[in-house]
Amino acid sequence: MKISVVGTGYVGLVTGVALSHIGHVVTCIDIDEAKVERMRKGISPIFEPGLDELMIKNIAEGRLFFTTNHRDGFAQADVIYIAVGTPENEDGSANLTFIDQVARDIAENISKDIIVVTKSTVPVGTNYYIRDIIEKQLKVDLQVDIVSNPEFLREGSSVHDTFHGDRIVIGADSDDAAKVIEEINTPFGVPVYRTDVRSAEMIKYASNAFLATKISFINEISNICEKVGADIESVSQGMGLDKRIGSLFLKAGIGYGGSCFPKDTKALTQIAANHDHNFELLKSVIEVNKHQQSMLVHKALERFGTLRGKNIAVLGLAFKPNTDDMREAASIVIIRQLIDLGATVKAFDPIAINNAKKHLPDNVEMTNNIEKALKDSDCAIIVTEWKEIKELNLEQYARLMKTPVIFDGRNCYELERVKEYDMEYYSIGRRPIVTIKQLESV
Ligand SMILES: NC(=O)C1=CN([C@@H]2O[C@H](COP(=O)(O)OP(=O)(O)OC[C@H]3O[C@@H](n4cnc5c(N)ncnc54)[C@H](O)[C@@H]3O)[C@@H](O)[C@H]2O)C=CC1
Ligand SMILES: O=C(O)[C@H]1O[C@H](OP(=O)(O)OP(=O)(O)OC[C@H]2O[C@@H](n3ccc(=O)[nH]c3=O)[C@H](O)[C@@H]2O)[C@H](O)[C@@H](O)[C@@H]1O
Repeated sequence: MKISVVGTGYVGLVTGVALSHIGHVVTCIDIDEAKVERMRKGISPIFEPGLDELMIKNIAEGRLFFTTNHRDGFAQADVIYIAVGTPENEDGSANLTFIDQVARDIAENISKDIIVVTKSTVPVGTNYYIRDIIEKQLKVDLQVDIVSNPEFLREGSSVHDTFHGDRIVIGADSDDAAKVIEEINTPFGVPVYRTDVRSAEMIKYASNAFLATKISFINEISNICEKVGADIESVSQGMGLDKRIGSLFLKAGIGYGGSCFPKDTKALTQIAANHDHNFELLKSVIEVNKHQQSMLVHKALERFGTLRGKNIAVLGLAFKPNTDDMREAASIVIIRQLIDLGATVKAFDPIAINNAKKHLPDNVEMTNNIEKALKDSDCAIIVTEWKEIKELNLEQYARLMKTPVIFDGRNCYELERVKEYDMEYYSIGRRPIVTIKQLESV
C-alpha cells in the first residue's frame, strides 16, 4: 500500500517508519525543512530508542521517503495519515489549527480517491469536520473516506508499543475504508477493535483521562500514606494484585506530565462543558496533579525553613525517562518555584538539556554529568527516574553534596537500601529516613 503521513513528530514519524518496516511504501511530509533534511539522512529529530535503526534500514530499502511538498507527498498515496499536533488553547480546549491546515493541504493536492486516517488526538466529531473541509475545498470530484485511528504509543517506548500494542482502534462509517486500514495494520499482529468514528475519538480521550485518574488517585493515597504511616509502594503492590485494578499506572510520584495527559484531560473537560456536562471528577484529577507537582518544593521548604541562597541539584528534567521531551514536565514547575524562592539550581539530565533550554530560565545551570550537579549542593530533588539516578552509588550523595538531603519524587531507592548510607531521604508516600544526625538547617 502507498501511504503518506503528514506530520513527523513522535506519532507521525514512528507511524511512518513502522508502516514502512512492515512493507508499505511511505512518504512522510513535514513543513519543517531542517527536520526533513535530517530525516532524509536517517537522523531522527527525536530521541526514541530503536527508531534511528529502523529509519536507516527502511530508507536504504527504498520504502521510506521524506518531503516538505504536500503535492509530491500525496501523489501516489492511497491513504493519508494525519499526525500533526493538537496543542491546547488558552482555555484548555484542543487547538485544531494544524488539523485545519492539513485538511486544506489534502484538498489542494490530491488527485485521486483517498482514505484520510486521523492519528492525532482530536475532539469528538473532528474527523467529520476534516472531511467537510476537504470536500468543500476540493476542486475535482473525488471520494474521501475518513477513518479515526487514535494512537496509544508512549514516548520513550514508542517503537516497541507500535509493534506490541494492546489494540488498534479503527473508527469508520465505511466498511471498505475500515477494511483497508485493518489490512494495512495486519502485519503488526495487534488486535483490532472496530467501532464508529465518534466512539473511536472518545476512546482516545477516555483512555488518557482514565490513566491520569489512576495516577492522581494513587498520588492522593500516597499523601494519606505519609500521614497515617503506611507505605505507598506496598499499598500499590497490594492493590495491583487485584486484576480488576491492575498494577500498571499505580506508581505514585510528583504527578503526570508530558505532551498528552495534561492537554487531553483539559480538552476532555472542555468537550464535556461544550455539551453542558461538568466533568467534576476529571477536574479534580487535574487539580490533584497540579498540587502534586509542587509537593517536593513544599517538603524542602518545610525541611529548611527557607530556600533562599540554597544550592539545589535537580536530578532529571524530561517528563519521564527515555525521552528528551520537556513538554509539561514537572521539572519546569519545580525549578521555577525554586528560583522564585531564591534558590540556585543546577540541573542534571542525560538527554533533555537542549529541549530544556527552551523551557527554563537562563540562570539554570544544566549538565549531563550527575556528579557535577550534586557537587556542593544543599539538597537534591529527584524529578525523573533516569537509570543514571536509580543506579547511582548512594555513597555519592554524602561524598559530593554539602548536605546530603534528598527529596525523591519518583521513589527511586528502596528504604532498606537508603538506611545503609549517610543521607536524609524524603520520598513520596513513605516514611522519611534520616540516617545521619539531623543535619543543621544551614
Ligand atoms: N506524543 C505522543 O506520545 C502522542 C501523541 N498523540 C497525539 O498525536 C498528535 C501528534 O503529536 P506529536 O507527534 O507529539 O506532535 P509533534 O508536535 O511532535 O509533531 C507534529 C509535527 O507536525 C508538523 N506539521 C504541522 N503542520 C503541518 C502541516 N500542515 N503539514 C505537514 N506537517 C505539519 C510539525 O512540523 C511537527 O513536526 C497529537 O494530537 C497528540 O495528542 C497521540 C499519542 C501519543
Ligand atoms: O496520548 C499520548 O500522548 C500518550 O500519553 C501517555 O504516554 P506518555 O505521555 O508518553 O507517557 P506515560 O508513560 O503514560 O507517562 C505520562 C506521565 O505519567 C507519569 N506516570 C506514569 C505512570 C505512573 O504509574 N505514574 C506516573 O506518575 C509519568 O512520570 C509521566 O510524567 C499514554 O501512556 C499513551 O498511551 C498515550 O498514547
